[in-house]
Amino acid sequence: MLLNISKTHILVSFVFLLILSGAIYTYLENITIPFTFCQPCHENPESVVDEAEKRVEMKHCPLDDSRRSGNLIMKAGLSYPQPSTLTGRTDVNSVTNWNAPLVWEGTFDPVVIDDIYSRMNPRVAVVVLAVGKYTRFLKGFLESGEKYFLVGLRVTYYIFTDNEQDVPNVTLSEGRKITILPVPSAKRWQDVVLSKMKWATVTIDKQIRNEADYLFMMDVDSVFHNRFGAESLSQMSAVLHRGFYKNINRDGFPYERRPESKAYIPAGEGDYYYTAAVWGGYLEDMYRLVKYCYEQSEEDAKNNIEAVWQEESHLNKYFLYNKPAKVLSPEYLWSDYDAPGSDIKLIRISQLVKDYAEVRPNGGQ
Ligand SMILES: CC(=O)N[C@H]1[C@@H](OP(=O)(O)OP(=O)(O)OC[C@H]2O[C@@H](n3ccc(=O)[nH]c3=O)[C@H](O)[C@@H]2O)O[C@H](CO)[C@H](O)[C@@H]1O
Ligand SMILES: [Mn+2]
Repeated sequence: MLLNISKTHILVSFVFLLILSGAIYTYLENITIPFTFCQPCHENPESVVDEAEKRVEMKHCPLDDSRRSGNLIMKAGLSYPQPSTLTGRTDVNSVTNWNAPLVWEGTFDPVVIDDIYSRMNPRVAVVVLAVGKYTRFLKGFLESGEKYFLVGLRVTYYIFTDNEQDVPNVTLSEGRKITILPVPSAKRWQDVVLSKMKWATVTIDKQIRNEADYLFMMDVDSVFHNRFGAESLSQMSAVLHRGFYKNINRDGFPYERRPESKAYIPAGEGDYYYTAAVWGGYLEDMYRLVKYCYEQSEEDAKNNIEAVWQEESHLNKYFLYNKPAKVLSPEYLWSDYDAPGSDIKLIRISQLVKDYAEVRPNGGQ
């Protein structure tokens, strides 16, 4: 009898434990780990340009679950207007021909976006250079960034400068910080813009990889004027250059047209012209891309050629054959030099008017 009771007990306990571990597993999978990023893939981080195929061969880390769209988890009971399948922006195109979102004001609901991304709680790195006289732009960039850039998320501004003394003391919100990294001064502005790719590559390897999930590259001569939120995040997000986003034939884009340069794009090819002043994505994807731009420009230098728009030319070649996952409208990088048309409902960042001859070490446009 005693033996029988014990056997029943053991059976009941076993079934109970089985159910309990199943429940814990489901709970952990759905609730506790909604978003973790793939760890750095050290096995084969090299990117190789396959000239015949015109694409960059990527040795990807296996995607983990967190990178799938199934992880766009929203809390129950959130209140927001019902989205329509029939109405939306009709004056602009909000999807590319490779089916990526093209983001404009009115194509997303910030309430939904913010709920999804605040629970992911990603760490975002911003790499910005302030070399020579460009430190003067830091105050406006950082202060306005604190008002509008990924508010509520964790952000670290990595400021590369040759003059640490001139980095202003700006009060940052909780979870946000500044890391200053010394770089040498330069004699040519072209060298500064190209060096962005080198410093970003080196510093991701040394430090940022352990500190961020996403990375943005940004120009410092910029001021945020409106929300630049989590709708901008994706595996790879590129911004349309304000000067070439409408009524321009692709052959009129300022791509590099000399076959001798690694950034060469032949006539008859091209989707859009993207700016190099704002772009971002998953840290490891950005790492491969900044490294690609760095290596391509080094190759060019060996062959005594510099791409017409430096890193922007290499970036445009890359994005032509390796399509970005999200394209951001010129709202995400406008310029005080230009008046926006009616399609630009708001400006999120604008580049400042500056006296090029005065601010750059070697003057000139
Ligand atoms: C809106 C746009 O498309 N901008 C591009 C255009 O920029 P811009 O004419 O706006 O170039 P820029 O003078 O702002 O230089 C780009 C960035 O490099 C840094 N910097 C530059 C010079 C210097 O002496 N010190 C310094 O710190 C700084 O972060 C600056 O914001 O052309 C550049 C060179 O090809 C880059 O492609 C820019 O991304
Ligand atoms: Mn600029």
